[in-house]
Amino acid sequence: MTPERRRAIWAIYVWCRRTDELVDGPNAPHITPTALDRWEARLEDLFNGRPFDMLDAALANTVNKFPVNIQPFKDMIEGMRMDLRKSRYKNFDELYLYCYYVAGTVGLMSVPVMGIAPESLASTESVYNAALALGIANQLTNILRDVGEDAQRGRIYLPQDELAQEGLSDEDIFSGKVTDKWRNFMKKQIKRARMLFHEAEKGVKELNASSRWPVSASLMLYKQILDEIEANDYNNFTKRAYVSKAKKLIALPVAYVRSLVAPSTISSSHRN
Ligand SMILES: CC(C)=CCC/C(C)=C/CC/C(C)=C/CC/C(C)=C/COP(=O)(O)OP(=O)(O)O
Repeated sequence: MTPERRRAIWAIYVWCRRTDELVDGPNAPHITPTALDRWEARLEDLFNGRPFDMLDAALANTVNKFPVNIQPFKDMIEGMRMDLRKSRYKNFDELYLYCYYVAGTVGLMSVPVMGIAPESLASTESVYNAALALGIANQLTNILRDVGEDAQRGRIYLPQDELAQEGLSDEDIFSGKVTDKWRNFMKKQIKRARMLFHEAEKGVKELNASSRWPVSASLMLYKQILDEIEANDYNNFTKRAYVSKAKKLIALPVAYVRSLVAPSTISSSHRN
């Protein structure tokens, strides 16, 4: 990315990381809804040009330079509130909403910084939809990778109705045995995550040329975690699926070549 865009993405990353740390970090046991309200007031202040500290100032600078909207930031804080009060998700609709709050929002925050290619004919809405799909796909992958870890904290970020359809219960997750029922369940979850990655892929070529490589690379790397879960024979209870350094290195030039694909324009569609 251009240095200016890189710094802006960094500022967004830092704000998201700090938001996540409120509920996941060392101070998490002391975090109350009131603390999140204060964090939201700080967010509004920085959007109004009154940052509280240096890191807020970095984001204040970003929102001055790029047409970033405050809504996805507020929605991410809402996701943290949801995480405080909820540890089960009835169905995929409920899980989707959670994934939008904590990850889909990141896609929406990033598009105004990454930029849409001036020659792109895609609608703005379709590019935002692809960005949203990437955030959701990443979060679902993260959830599927961390089932065992989350269960240790008493949390199950999986659709309860889909677990029941496979004849699985919370107890099965806590006992952590890889059975055929579990493999079947996981296959369906992986398929859904892959569909969302596919949705996202369609949007990458519509981004500004300099933003395509990093997005394409991170998409490929995160998607490969799903392959690793399969390679672990769906044992995401005691094995952490990860992409090896060698595979990561191979993904970079592949993503680079993919990032050279230009958006479909009137002239290119006439070429055929
Ligand atoms: C595709 C188009 C058009 C644009 C790109 C839009 C972007 C950048 C989308 C990416 C969104 C993104 C990076 C979401 C974050 C999701 C996620 C799972 C973060 C991981 O959070 P943690 O749970 O803290 O992860 P670790 O546990 O690995 O630290």
